[in-house]
Amino acid sequence: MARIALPHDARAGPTKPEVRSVTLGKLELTDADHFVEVGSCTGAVTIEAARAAGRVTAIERKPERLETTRKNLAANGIEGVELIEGEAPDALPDDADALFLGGSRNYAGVLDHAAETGIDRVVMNVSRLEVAGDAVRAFRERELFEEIVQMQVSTGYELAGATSFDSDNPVYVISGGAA
Ligand SMILES: C[S@@+](CC[C@H](N)C(=O)[O-])C[C@H]1O[C@@H](n2cnc3c(N)ncnc32)[C@H](O)[C@@H]1O
Repeated sequence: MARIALPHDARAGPTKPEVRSVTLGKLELTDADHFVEVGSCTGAVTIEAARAAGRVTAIERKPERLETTRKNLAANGIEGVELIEGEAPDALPDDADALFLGGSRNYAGVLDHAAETGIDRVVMNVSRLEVAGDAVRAFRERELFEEIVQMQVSTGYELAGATSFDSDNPVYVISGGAA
């Protein structure tokens, strides 16, 4: 997947490139899909998803972060993404094929909506251990659970003529669907 530019920053995100790769892999987007992201923030996931999905909706509760999504989409030459300033589950469309929860606020209500609308694929990224456990339970209770992957990414850097590593915090990628 081609690299993306994120010239505009936000106080949260971006989802790291390696985590985006796994997340997008689990979402299996095609041009027949309507993809919805909850918590688009920098737009990093939205931008990559928009290269694969036929239709994309990005929801962000913080107006300044939605503006960052908009600017970063423009910086990557991406048009046609529907941007919604609002808080899921209230702002969620009913016709999504694939849903990504980058933000965990109200996630139980978001998963209720996903189950009620028969979502085909749903992925949620979580960094906090306790939230990950609760989220897996919430996926299972709604018969949405398929798997959880824990990712620990370390990136090499040059140190005294050799290679050492900087480690990111672990991320839990929970995925499944109503099908
Ligand atoms: C960790 S950031 C997401 C990072 C994003 N995927 C990226 O790559 O930049 C979480 C974002 O989700 C938003 N958020 C959390 N819960 C939300 C909800 N229920 N509805 C809309 N936005 C939400 C937060 O405001 C925040 O900007």
